[in-house]
Amino acid sequence: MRGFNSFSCIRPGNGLFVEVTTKQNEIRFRIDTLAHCFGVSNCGRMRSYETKVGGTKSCTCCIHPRIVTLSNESLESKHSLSDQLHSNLKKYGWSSIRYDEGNLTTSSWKDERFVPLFRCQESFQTSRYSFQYRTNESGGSQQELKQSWEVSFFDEPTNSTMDPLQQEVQRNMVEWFELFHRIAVSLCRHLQLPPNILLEEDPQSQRLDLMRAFFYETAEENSCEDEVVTLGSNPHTDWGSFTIVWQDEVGGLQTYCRSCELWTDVTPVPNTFVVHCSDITSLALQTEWPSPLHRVLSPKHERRASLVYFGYPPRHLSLKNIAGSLSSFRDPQHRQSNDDDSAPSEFSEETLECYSLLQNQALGKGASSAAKHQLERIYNMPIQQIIQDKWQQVQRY
Ligand SMILES: O=C(O)CCC(=O)C(=O)O
Ligand SMILES: [Fe+2]
Repeated sequence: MRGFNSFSCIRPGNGLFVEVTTKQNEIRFRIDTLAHCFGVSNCGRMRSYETKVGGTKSCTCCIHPRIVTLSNESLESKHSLSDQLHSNLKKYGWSSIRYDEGNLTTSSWKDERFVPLFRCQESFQTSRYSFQYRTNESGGSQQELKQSWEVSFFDEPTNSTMDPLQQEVQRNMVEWFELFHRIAVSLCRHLQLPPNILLEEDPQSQRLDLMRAFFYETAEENSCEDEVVTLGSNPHTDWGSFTIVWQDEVGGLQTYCRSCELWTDVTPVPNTFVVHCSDITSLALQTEWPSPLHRVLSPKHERRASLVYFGYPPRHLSLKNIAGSLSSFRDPQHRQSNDDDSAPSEFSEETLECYSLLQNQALGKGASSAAKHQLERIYNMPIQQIIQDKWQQVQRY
């Protein structure tokens, strides 16, 4: 082929590509219909795309990020892992991780812990935590077929008593909540982020963090080839600092590759977790790490179990405080001027529209609520207030 350096056919992960290299650029054509002939599952239709490898719009779906093990051993010997984690988050906005604490195995969680958990369906509070049971909810246009338990902090005196089923909920949810918080703290250490900026690490302070256990109901006809799929979770980005997800072997979590315009499966791997960089971290890092758009397909045959931990920065900090701490941490020469309270103005409306944090989710899909204006409005607000306003926008029952 005249004008081209090389021409090859590759199949790096989910999909089949024809890769053409020229002197200036690398162009890939994705051939999804052929991918189906090879038994590769894909949710996109036939399309071609062009990408400059290494550019900001490079493909993020054709190769899955390498799994990184977070270990409590000396961090000095772990530089290569930390580099891999940085590189995954920078390129994909997410990474798969293993957490090296004791002999952590997650294979029994669904049968031994989820099933008893959902025998109880009545919300309750203790003097430290609130436990909420929900059936349906919607973060977008469609109702989501799932039940969930949520644990969050609560500090009002209460003298209610728990029945044995509620005691079981408390035991499981608090154990998971604290385990996932330790994973998130370990993640921040591996990323060499300053303490107490993206996560509340002071045990005396009340955290904004949440932990949710989901049971997704089946939708038998669900198929990726259909235009309309039944979703257990509508497409969204997470609002906080980091999200940590554990999913059972049923799968269904997908991330969106913006340059290929394709949904890609996040394939479950036993004893691993998925970390998402969420909106606050992404915005505070000047969008250097993307906040991945993701969704969950309803399972076809068997209920799907997942645990999702939503980490938040300390409640009194603002995006401006967090951005300032992260930039001076990365670049000690950097001094943020204290009298400039305005949000960074270099981001386009198109870039900022990708953040659920900056959309009014009460208005439904496609409604424009001027993301740039929203960033300016919230830039100096305490995170607690921003998140309280966001909860008003999503419907939960
Ligand atoms: O259940 C999952 O795997 C992810 C759910 C999710 O993205 C969310 O609740 O924000
Ligand atoms: Fe999410």
